[in-house]
Amino acid sequence: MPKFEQKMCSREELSERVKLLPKPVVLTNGVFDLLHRGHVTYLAQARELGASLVLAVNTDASVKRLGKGDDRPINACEDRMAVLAALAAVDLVVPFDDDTALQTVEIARPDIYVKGGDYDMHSIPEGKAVLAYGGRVAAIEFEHDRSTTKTLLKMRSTSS
Ligand SMILES: Nc1ncnc2c1ncn2[C@@H]1O[C@H](COP(=O)(O)OP(=O)(O)OP(=O)(O)O)[C@@H](O)[C@H]1O
Ligand SMILES: O=P(O)(O)O[C@@H]1O[C@H]([C@H](O)CO)[C@@H](O)[C@H](O)[C@@H]1O
Repeated sequence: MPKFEQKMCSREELSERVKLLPKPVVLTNGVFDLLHRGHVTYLAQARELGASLVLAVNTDASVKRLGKGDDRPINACEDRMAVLAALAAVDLVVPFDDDTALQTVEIARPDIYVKGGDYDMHSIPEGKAVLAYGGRVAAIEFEHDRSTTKTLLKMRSTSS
């Protein structure tokens, strides 16, 4: 097993694994289906807000419920997690099967909770929970106009 795969953990291991990370711990979550420059810039910036970065990744079933499309995710959860674990910015990757990352946040209790600038940190459940226990939230502005959906549209228009 390559060393980076040691950064992948189960939900059951999460609380103990987070305790081993340098603080302040930053946590973010998402689908990260076809990894692009926007994602990696965002993850590097999230990591710089603290001393370690935990990444919670939607399971395939929870991606289906988000309604991104019948064929999504393109990449299975284990594969998305492994690609993300290989990034230097990422310290720990955990899957979550819920509609939001609220329960994951409650288990990990990060010092800082981060999402992209497309979210209102004060209205999403994860943001509200972290603020309620005295943690911090941050939204990172998009630096590159990229998305998995746009990449798929481009691939489909060139193949038809
Ligand atoms: N271009 C970008 N710049 C900065 N952050 C981004 C960018 N795209 C996505 N993010 C952030 O990365 C996280 C994961 O995003 P997600 O996987 O939904 O990206 P996406 O490529 O826009 O996906 P999709 O097109 O499937 O909706 C989210 O927190 C989101 O805010
Ligand atoms: O990759 P996405 O679509 O940005 O990730 C979603 O983020 C949602 C957000 O945290 C608001 O609750 C979350 O609920 C959803 O499960 C995806 O992780």
